[in-house]
Amino acid sequence: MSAATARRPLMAGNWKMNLNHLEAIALTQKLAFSLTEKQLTDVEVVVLPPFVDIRSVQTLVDGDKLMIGYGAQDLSPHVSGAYTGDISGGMLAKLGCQYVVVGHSERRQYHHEDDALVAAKVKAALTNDLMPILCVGEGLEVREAGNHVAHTTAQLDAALKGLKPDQVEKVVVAYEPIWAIGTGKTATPEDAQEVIGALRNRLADRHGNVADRVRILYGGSVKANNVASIMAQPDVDGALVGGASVNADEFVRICRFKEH
Ligand SMILES: O=C[C@H](O)COP(=O)(O)O
Repeated sequence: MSAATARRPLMAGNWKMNLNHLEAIALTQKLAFSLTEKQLTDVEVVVLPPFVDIRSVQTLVDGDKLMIGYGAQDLSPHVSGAYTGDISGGMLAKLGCQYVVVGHSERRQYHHEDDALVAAKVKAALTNDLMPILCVGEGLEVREAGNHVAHTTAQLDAALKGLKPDQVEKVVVAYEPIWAIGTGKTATPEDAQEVIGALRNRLADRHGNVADRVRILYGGSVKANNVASIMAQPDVDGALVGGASVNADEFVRICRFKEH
């Protein structure tokens, strides 16, 4: 199932723990300078800097009316209080963030985030009018056992449990096979389509027609030289890009995938 033409492609750059606020300004300026108004209309381009860079990116985007969106890499499930080191959805919304990554495999692995916490973070994002970029994906063992579709659809179900269709519509799903993240091993376009198609079918089963409007991204070693074949798949609506997103020239080429 697919109605890809109705879904605006989204290229989101997850900078992870890279670039200070001065480097963030330089990269954002270069993206805005290199991409034309038409390119930024055809494809939504979003940067996801570390928390400490967001104010600088906001100032630049607002001041120069840049057509680049931005968001954060994580949020607290709580509203406020004694949670040292955490950042709330309300704080991110106040900084003009539109998006927030939730459930990235690096958070699940290094910070032991489980499905219940990921679901709470999805709700916290939606409560604050932030669009969650919900990450799901299997490790190598799960893939080799042939359980990748069951694993990722279960993660999807857990994260979206209890949401109404109008809330599900605001969620962006990112399928990121863990074995392809930062490894240079990319899933084949067919691998990506298999899982992303299954995720869309699951959305349809559980949440109805909204499934055709939810954007589902692929992430994992996306580069300028492989993005076009991944984007050619009917259910793939964009990419969540890590390493290649902190290189302005490379990310610009990724955003121009239609011209490849
Ligand atoms: O969030 C992005 C993903 O983890 C992909 O990272 P990568 O492009 O460096 O493989």
